[in-house]
Amino acid sequence: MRSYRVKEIWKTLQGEGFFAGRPAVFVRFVGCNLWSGRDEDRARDARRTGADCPRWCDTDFRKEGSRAYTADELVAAMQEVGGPIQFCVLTGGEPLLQLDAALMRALKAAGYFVAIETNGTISLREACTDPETGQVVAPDWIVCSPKLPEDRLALEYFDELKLVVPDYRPEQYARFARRARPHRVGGRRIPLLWLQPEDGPRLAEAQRCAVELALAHPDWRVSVQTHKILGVP
Ligand SMILES: C[S@@+](CC[C@H](N)C(=O)[O-])C[C@H]1O[C@@H](n2cnc3c(N)ncnc32)[C@H](O)[C@@H]1O
Ligand SMILES: Nc1nc2[nH]cc(C(=O)O)c2c(=O)[nH]1
Ligand code: SF4
Ligand SMILES: [Mg+2]
Repeated sequence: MRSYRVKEIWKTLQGEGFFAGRPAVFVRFVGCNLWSGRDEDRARDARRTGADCPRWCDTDFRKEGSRAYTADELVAAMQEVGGPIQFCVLTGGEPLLQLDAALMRALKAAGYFVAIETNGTISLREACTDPETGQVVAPDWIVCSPKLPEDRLALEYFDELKLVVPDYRPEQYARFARRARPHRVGGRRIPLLWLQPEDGPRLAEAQRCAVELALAHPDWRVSVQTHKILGVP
């Protein structure tokens, strides 16, 4: 039976974007297609892949300390950790390297609203098509934080677009941004486009950049990593 390699399952608040502040069960999948996860490979993998994020990625998604779960075991572990919370966020690493229709079905059967954080390099249709029925069993909510130029992205659509500044900028993703699913408030379409300051030694500069860019591109908003302010994981 297929298993999924998971670094961590934890209960916290979604820290970023539209659902910031909402209690969630997070699942961090092992592995990423843009960085090995080792500090000594950061510069090499940035050159190799053409992505900037290996230089500043804030996450440990390496195999060490991880566990393999079947779909049913993973759902059971999430229920144990999250109790009544029915909002889950699948992240990584790059979760679309592992997510498939079988796991999506198990999560939906357990009643979860499934959100995913992805770098946009992998096709959702390819990852989540059920080989038996041909049906795509997709997450409910897709947050894309692209790390490669838009002509190298395979993600068919998303709900939120989150650019980490200063390396990634609205001008670079003007065409890709049209893949956003429409969301309306008070009858008006609200773009869910975010500028998230790069955490690390350049944070103050990145914050100034995010504010400046938002003021110059009023469809874009600033996403603060609120979990880091609140001191939750
Ligand atoms: C660790 S990534 C995992 C999901 C997926 N690989 C991706 O890049 O979207 C989760 C989120 O953290 C953001 N992120 C990673 N390192 C960051 C940093 N140093 N400062 C701000 N955001 C960061 C990513 O852009 C992404 O939105
Ligand atoms: N609280 C909290 N919210 C988050 N939103 C996206 C995260 C991620 O690493 O994907 C994240 C995270 O690591 N923690
Ligand atoms: S930000 Fe996402 S894509 Fe980039 S190295 Fe980290 S996990 Fe991988
Ligand atoms: Mg994080």
